[in-house]
Amino acid sequence: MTELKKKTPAPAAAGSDGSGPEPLLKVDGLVKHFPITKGILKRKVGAVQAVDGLTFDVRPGETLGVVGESGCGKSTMGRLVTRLLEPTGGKVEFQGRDITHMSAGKLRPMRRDIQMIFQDPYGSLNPRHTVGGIVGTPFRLQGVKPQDGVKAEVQRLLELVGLNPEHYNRYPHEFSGGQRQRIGIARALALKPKLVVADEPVSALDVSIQAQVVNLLDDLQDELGLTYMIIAHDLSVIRHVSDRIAVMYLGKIVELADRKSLYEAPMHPYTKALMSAVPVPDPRRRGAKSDRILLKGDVPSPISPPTGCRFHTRCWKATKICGTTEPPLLQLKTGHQVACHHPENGEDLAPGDAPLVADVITVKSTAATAPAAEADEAGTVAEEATEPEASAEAAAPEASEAPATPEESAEAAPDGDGDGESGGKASAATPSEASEDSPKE
Ligand SMILES: Nc1ncnc2c1ncn2[C@@H]1O[C@H](COP(=O)(O)OP(=O)(O)OP(=O)(O)O)[C@@H](O)[C@H]1O
Repeated sequence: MTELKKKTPAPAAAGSDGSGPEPLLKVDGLVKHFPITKGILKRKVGAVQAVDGLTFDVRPGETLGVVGESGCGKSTMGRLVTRLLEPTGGKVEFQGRDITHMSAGKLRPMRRDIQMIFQDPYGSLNPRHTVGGIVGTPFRLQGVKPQDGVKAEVQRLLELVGLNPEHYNRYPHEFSGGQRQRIGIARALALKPKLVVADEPVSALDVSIQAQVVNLLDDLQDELGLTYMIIAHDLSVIRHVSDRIAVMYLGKIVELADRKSLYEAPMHPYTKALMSAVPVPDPRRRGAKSDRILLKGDVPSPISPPTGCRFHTRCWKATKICGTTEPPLLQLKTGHQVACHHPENGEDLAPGDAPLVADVITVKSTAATAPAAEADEAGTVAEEATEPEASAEAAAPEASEAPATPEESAEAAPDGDGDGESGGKASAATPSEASEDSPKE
């Protein structure tokens, strides 16, 4: 199996206290509510609060990882910042320009600079187009004429992502999943974008191929000076690729910190619970006791999220204030923001408050002897969190803004390449042990 290489820290990310260079992307109070309608008059009866007030920025050259359970709004956030979706509220600025409600016409030239890589390497490539046609489409759509012609440039791109340039005339079905993802990456890089948003770029791939694609993304970042926003539910992938990490829960960022600080001393109880479920296949730690936090119950529905802190219904530290007052995302340490009244590894912000009866969690001390079994348990925790999608579907939310078919999504795709990016979901991959073997420091 290919090993993950060590990531070189992004120079821009060094000043994670906010003192770094001007952000490439600035997001302020971003909101996306999908309306739920009823009857032929499409009367609005509620809303899926998929993303609810996100504030963060992405600095040039860095990788911001976004992690959270299924249904917490990661993909919606990715589609909002690439303007595949129109925000309900808040502001998105790219290179200092407000693109929040920019028209399709005005967005067109900016599409070159912001590209998206989708999760599903099968559904995101049009099976009727050759690889040359797929990777070359952005040039045609944007009217860009490379110096040596489109074909030579496409072949250069194929080589750049580790594919044989002679396979220019082949069709997607003639490639493996990993190779197709490389085709998607080549297409995203065709116009030399500044920001690449990758939504679960490796989770549909075999574990043995994941490391190759992650390494490729790393190499391309170094070579081309790319800025990444990488969305994943797999903490070990996120740990490997990210300079800073945003942890999401039910449409909110609950913690935002640089990688080292987040992994060494997570401050939000939810982050701690997520991390405790990641297997650590380190023989030296066999037999050592580790606290396994098993979150019980489901993630509440984003249609009617809990009041106060959205995590309080599953939090073992919850007190009265957590049920009534939403904790703001505050910088409690240098470069480390957290939204919690009772943070871990930090000073309690509401000491002495009466505890809520939280019969929702077990904190078990377990001997870390069987990494494989641990991986299973980690999977259980993740599975428990798949409900909000189900409940949202049951309520028949209006999905009018989301691309429903590959063709529609191609229309809306930031690269506008007409290849039918569906952004389809594949089943969740288990945490990759490969990534844990050599976490990047
Ligand atoms: N077009 C849509 N219409 C209505 N609800 C939607 C739409 N897209 C997403 N949602 C809902 O918004 C919530 C967030 O979904 P989103 O796909 O952003 O989550 P996610 O964290 O990316 O999940 P996953 O990891 O499973 O992809 C979910 O409850 C989902 O059902």
